[in-house]
Amino acid sequence: VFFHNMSMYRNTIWFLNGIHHYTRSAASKDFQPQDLDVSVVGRSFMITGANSGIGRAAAMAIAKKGGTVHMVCRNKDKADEARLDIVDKSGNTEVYVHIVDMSETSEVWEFAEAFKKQYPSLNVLINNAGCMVNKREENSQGLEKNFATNTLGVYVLTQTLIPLLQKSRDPRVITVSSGGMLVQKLRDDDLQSEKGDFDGVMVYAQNKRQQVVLTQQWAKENTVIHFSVMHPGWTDTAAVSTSMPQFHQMMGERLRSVEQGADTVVWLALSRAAARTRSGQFFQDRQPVPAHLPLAWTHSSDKEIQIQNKLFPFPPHPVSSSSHPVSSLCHIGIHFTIFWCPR
Ligand SMILES: NC(=O)c1ccc[n+]([C@@H]2O[C@H](COP(=O)([O-])OP(=O)(O)OC[C@H]3O[C@@H](n4cnc5c(N)ncnc54)[C@H](O)[C@@H]3O)[C@@H](O)[C@H]2O)c1
Repeated sequence: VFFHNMSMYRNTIWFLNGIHHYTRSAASKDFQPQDLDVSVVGRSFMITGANSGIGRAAAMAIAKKGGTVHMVCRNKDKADEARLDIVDKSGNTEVYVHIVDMSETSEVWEFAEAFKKQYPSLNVLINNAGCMVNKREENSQGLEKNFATNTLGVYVLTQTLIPLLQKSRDPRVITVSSGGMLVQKLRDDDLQSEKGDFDGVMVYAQNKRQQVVLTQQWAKENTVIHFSVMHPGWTDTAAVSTSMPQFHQMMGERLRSVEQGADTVVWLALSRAAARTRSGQFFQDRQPVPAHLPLAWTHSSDKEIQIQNKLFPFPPHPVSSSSHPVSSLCHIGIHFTIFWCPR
């Protein structure tokens, strides 16, 4: 009864909070316009899921400020179309497409390793690609799709690129999480969602909580890179209309535009003010905000976070580039071996 009531409490308070803070009318209130008055010519930005929604709006805004943009996308046609549009509207030709399926763990790792060899620096990584798959599906390595994309993909890409980011100037990592994570306490006992009924909304929210904890851990371990994680607000994108059609219809005009949704991503990526904030925080509308709802019992004890450390060891053991990627990945950690190796 306690857990049922707590879940109702979390969901209700979260929705009321959302109506107040996550809608179109709540966006862009007291921003300092000069914060984005910067030129980032010569700085490079990698954005996953950059061909649509929030990622595309962020890529456009960054290209307009002169940055080199690496779009990491799954679908070549959609990526090429978005690239042409960005080049056309920004007048910036330093926009590159990389085709990667972020749900395929070994593909992500291979891409990141190759990128590291090809490019001398990367200033900002924006982990934006995400999904809410409502039926349980697995990637080719037998890993649940939401977890593989939202948590493991983000983990593997970031962790592999950390050495490159570290040697670049003013390096930053921004992860697009979701306010939906506020209803979830970190869990690590069922990362593959094999127990009980499968609820895509809750699995997604759990993955988004995992991103917040990962960011906090990264910030503790690495003081050279500035890490942040954020909520874009409720934004009118393909992800929302396909994965949450009823919510999309109910919210209608109250949903934010993609530019509003991308605003905090762009601010975190470009502004000097963002770099001055403490690393590891959760942002909403250019402000660090609590990563927990009041009285919602979603805090984890240090002991529980240590369990997370075992799942995501920092830093990972060195991997040999000569061996097969999947078996190399298996060396990364004890628990990873269980979840990661093909079954
Ligand atoms: N729209 C909202 O209200 C909202 C709210 C909270 C969080 N978010 C988060 O914002 C991020 C962007 O989503 P959006 O709302 O712009 O939706 P979107 O559907 O427009 O964009 C999602 C992007 O991620 C890409 N992507 C998904 N799975 C991928 C994979 N396996 N490999 C490569 N790319 C993949 C998609 O192709 C797409 O480009 C997501 O992480 C989402 O969870 C959105």
